[in-house]
Amino acid sequence: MRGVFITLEGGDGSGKSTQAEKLEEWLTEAGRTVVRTREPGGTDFGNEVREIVLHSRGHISPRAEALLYAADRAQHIATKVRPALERGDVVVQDRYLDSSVAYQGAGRVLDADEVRRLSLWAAEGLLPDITILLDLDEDLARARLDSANKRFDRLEAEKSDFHRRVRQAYLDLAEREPQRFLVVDAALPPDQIAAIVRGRVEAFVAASETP
Ligand SMILES: Nc1ncnc2c1ncn2[C@@H]1O[C@H](COP(=O)(O)OP(=O)(O)O)[C@@H](O)[C@H]1O
Ligand SMILES: Cc1cn([C@H]2C[C@H](O)[C@@H](COP(=O)(O)OP(=O)(O)O)O2)c(=O)[nH]c1=O
Repeated sequence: MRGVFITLEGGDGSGKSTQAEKLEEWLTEAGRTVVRTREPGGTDFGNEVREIVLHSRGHISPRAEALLYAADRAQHIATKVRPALERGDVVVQDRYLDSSVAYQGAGRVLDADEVRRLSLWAAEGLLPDITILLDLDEDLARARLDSANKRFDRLEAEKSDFHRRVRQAYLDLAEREPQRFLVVDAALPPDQIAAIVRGRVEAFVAASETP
């Protein structure tokens, strides 16, 4: 049996962690084995890369940044995600290759197709079954991050123009792959979003069980 690979995407503060937690809880209650994980991070090596890419004091060039995320991804997919899917688990993952296309492609203005190819190479071509895009107006996202009161990382500290490009890139990706993406209005209350996400996951599982 092959598992199910679900990724959550969206801007910083759009509610990905909140929804990943709810989804894990619901799937576990439904009897599935869930591996909840994230990028960057998710492995010991990945957490070391995370520290550099999010908190390094010096300048990191856009291509170096893209390669750091790709290195984290390669290790994560090879050692954690692929084995989990081969066991038949459900992987619920906070961010994946669409983050690189949106942040390094549109945000840092690298060639989006090249960034996607780099990510796919790193991940040996693995694409998610379902990608939930939590779409949120930038001012609302900023207000949430401000009220959470934590220190901004290198990407969060970018100007609003950067975050506007990231948001638009995500919406473009979703339009290009409507089968894989579900776009949800992230301004809705958390439980309402969770119900919409569950509906999509249930439909996928039902369809994949049909002989
Ligand atoms: N649907 C929602 N409506 C209002 N606030 C939310 C919602 N989802 C999450 N939050 C709050 O917004 C902040 C960021 O949420 P989080 O899940 O950490 O987002 P992300 O993982 O995308 O950065 C947290 O303080 C969280 O409690
Ligand atoms: C996975 C990934 C993340 N990122 C960025 C987006 C986030 O600002 C940052 C850290 O992600 P994350 O820990 O998910 O931050 P948040 O919970 O605030 O959304 O890394 C990229 O730029 N490219 C990538 O490929």
